[in-house]
Amino acid sequence: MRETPRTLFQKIWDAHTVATDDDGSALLYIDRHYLQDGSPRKFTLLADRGLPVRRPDLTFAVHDHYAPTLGGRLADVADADARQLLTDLSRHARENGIEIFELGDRRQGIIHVVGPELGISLPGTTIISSDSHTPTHGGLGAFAIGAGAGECAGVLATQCCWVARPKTMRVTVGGRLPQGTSAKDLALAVLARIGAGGAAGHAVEFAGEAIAALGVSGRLTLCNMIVESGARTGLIAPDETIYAYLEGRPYAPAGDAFDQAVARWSRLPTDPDAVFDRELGIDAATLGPMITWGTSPDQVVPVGDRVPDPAKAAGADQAAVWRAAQEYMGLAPGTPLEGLKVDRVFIGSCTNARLEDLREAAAVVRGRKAKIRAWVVPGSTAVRAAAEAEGLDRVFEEAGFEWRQSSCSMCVTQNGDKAEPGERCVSTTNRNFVGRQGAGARTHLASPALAAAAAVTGAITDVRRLMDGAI
Ligand SMILES: CC(C)[C@H](C(=O)O)[C@@H](O)C(=O)O
Ligand code: SF4
Repeated sequence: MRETPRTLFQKIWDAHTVATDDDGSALLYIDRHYLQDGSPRKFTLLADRGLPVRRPDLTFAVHDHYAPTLGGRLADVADADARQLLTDLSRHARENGIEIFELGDRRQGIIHVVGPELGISLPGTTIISSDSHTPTHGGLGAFAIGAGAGECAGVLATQCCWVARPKTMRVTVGGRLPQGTSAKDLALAVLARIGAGGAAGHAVEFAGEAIAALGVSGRLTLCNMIVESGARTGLIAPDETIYAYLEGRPYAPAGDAFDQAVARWSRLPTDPDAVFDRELGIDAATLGPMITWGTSPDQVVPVGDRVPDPAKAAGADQAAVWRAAQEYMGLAPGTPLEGLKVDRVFIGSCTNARLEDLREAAAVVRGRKAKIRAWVVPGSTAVRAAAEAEGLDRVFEEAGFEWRQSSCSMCVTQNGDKAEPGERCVSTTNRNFVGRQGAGARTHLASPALAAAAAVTGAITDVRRLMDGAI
């Protein structure tokens, strides 16, 4: 009998199902559990019940949200509460035999950058963390989900988690991304298409020629941003690009075990006749650099467009949402985005602060000067070191950028890094919510190249003009 064709998601789901419920949810075995620095409650919940951590060897902790971008050591954390959170996480990790990548460790960084770069996140695995951007790791072909602190406490105790079965959606991206257009622009274009709640409850697989052509970094960016559509997760079938990336990484299987893993991983891609609940097609060749104008990541347009008119919104509710967003952003309908003056630029976060992102930005910055305050915050200490090894720090610093230590930093401001009220910031992060980068701060999400273009021109600029020498 021929087996029923299955999607990548379904194969991982089936292989990890310990028990099922009538509503289709499953108790999944969890292969990797990541602990970020913001929720010590999990350990309290465990201690209250007198339970040990079941698989400390599958659990990894980091200092990321509260990491300082100057100095980069625990002693450099100015806020006493933040210092306490970091200290507590390190203590809990040590007491429970969990590996921690803490401040001062060369493996420290944002967990969604560190997991892939150390080869801890692997194709075909289930990954959980109490952080909403955990789906990032799906770029390697994992089923990676964010969960609540309570659920994660359960994972600490049992290494399993009940998960409601997501619906499936495939986004097939044909063609090639044009010059000056990156995975971030594609992600924003997908959000423009499906909307902020548009993929709620779905496991979204990206497929097609443009996806196969993406490097690992771009795939992680895409799966990171799909969270903003409400998706349960994003994932991309592993291929030679992923195998080559993982080979030799510290925690990846080595030698024969690596070859055996590749043999297993190569059976993961979605079968040709597998059926998805929803399908969306996009032609990459029609895309260009994108920029958000509002306070939700799906309020986004091509950089050459104007702030939309609420009179043209789809109904009164959307019009009201647009008006509120435009008021917060200090933008009138019809204003061209290009040319809009910007106060600062932030290049960082688990969306866009890997080495490839910094290279993309540096290529635009090289030989130019920043006209406004601009920061580069590498996604991990290892990314920072690799960038320095190829001289990117000098490119940025000679242009007047601040070259800082790895942290979530101004993506969420939990470490105190923030923009001032009213400041307009072009940012390579994933959320432009009201107050996300500081009370009253106005965030425009964009690619690293476009953020770099904004820094050297002081305004929102179509980066392609800098690339073809028009500016
Ligand atoms: C602080 C943390 C829990 C939060 C998340 O869940 O994603 C943060 O990482 C974010 O990006 O908003
Ligand atoms: S960089 Fe931003 S999005 Fe990523 S984990 Fe940190 S706060 Fe969340």
